[in-house]
Amino acid sequence: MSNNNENHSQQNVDTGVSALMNRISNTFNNEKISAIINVTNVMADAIFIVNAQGVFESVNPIAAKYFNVPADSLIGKKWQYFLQEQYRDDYEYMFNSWNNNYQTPLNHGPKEVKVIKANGNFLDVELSISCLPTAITGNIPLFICIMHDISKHVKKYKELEALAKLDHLTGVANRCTLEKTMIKNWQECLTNKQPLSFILIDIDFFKQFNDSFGHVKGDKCLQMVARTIENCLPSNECLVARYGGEEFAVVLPRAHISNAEMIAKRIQEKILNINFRDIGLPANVKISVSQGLACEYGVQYRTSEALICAADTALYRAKSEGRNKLCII
Ligand SMILES: Nc1nc2c(ncn2[C@@H]2O[C@H](COP(=O)(O)OP(=O)(O)OP(=O)(O)O)[C@@H](O)[C@H]2O)c(=O)[nH]1
Repeated sequence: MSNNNENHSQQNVDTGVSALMNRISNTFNNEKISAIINVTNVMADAIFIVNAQGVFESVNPIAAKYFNVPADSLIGKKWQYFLQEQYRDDYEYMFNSWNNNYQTPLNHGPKEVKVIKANGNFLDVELSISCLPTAITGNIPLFICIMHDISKHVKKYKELEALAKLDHLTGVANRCTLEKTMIKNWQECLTNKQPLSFILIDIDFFKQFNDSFGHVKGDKCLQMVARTIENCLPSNECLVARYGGEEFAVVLPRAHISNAEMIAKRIQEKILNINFRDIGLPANVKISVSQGLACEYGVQYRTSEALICAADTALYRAKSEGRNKLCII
């Protein structure tokens, strides 16, 4: 890419007149192609034309803006090199196949790809490629490529995708993410014959907390509990999720029961030590949690649901045995 970029200068980006410069009209002197190019040069879409080798023959001003270089500096270069590496080979292959067999249709897209701008940044675009009719090109194989900037949509999509995975109040994973994570880890645990531990955590007497201090403080308490659990997890592959109202779940891939027990005890202790003065409550306000822990290692449970059920049974026992307790099944 550096070779392609060496003449690129952001300051020199030409969005107008030089875009009219193009090899096709000069080289082929074809009126029909010139007419097409003249049209593309005034269009609001990003359009460029490449030959059978994928070499830029014409670049309209909007396309030049997308690449962030003057249009004429692109002419004669291979357009594939202005794509993120992962897409480059696909298009190289596509053009090679077409060159080896002209019968192979080369109409393609629209497809999401990433274009490399002169400053090294990527631009998300939707790209379509169409073979110009030979009646127009006079048997010269030429391809018209149209790009749409979809970077705003991609950014928004990523934001929404991230939000859809999280619990809105606490910012930890939501139930849907938990289920997906469990399915994935369950498979890995069976395939690799590794342990998988699962903890269910329920805040004790949380109704009393809400009744005493109100739901707004209750919400803040849930957020603090979520952060506390999160901070007790040993690695990024572990997951904390909001399981229900005042219940949280922890997935511990590759954690044996003794390891998971240590983590659960740490969670217990850290939650007992949460300081609610930060949310304007008296220093003596304390909460505790009850926990149920189950671990799959070997073939104890037939499904991930069975593992969750076992942790739930252990949690029920912790509650019935007086709360502020960890039960292991
Ligand atoms: N503030 C707040 N409270 C919630 C939320 N979700 C559930 N709750 C409350 O959590 C409380 C759960 O009450 P219970 O199921 O009786 O449980 P508990 O009082 O913790 O009692 P034990 O679990 O038996 O120790 C209820 O008061 C719910 O209103 C929430 O998002 N915010």
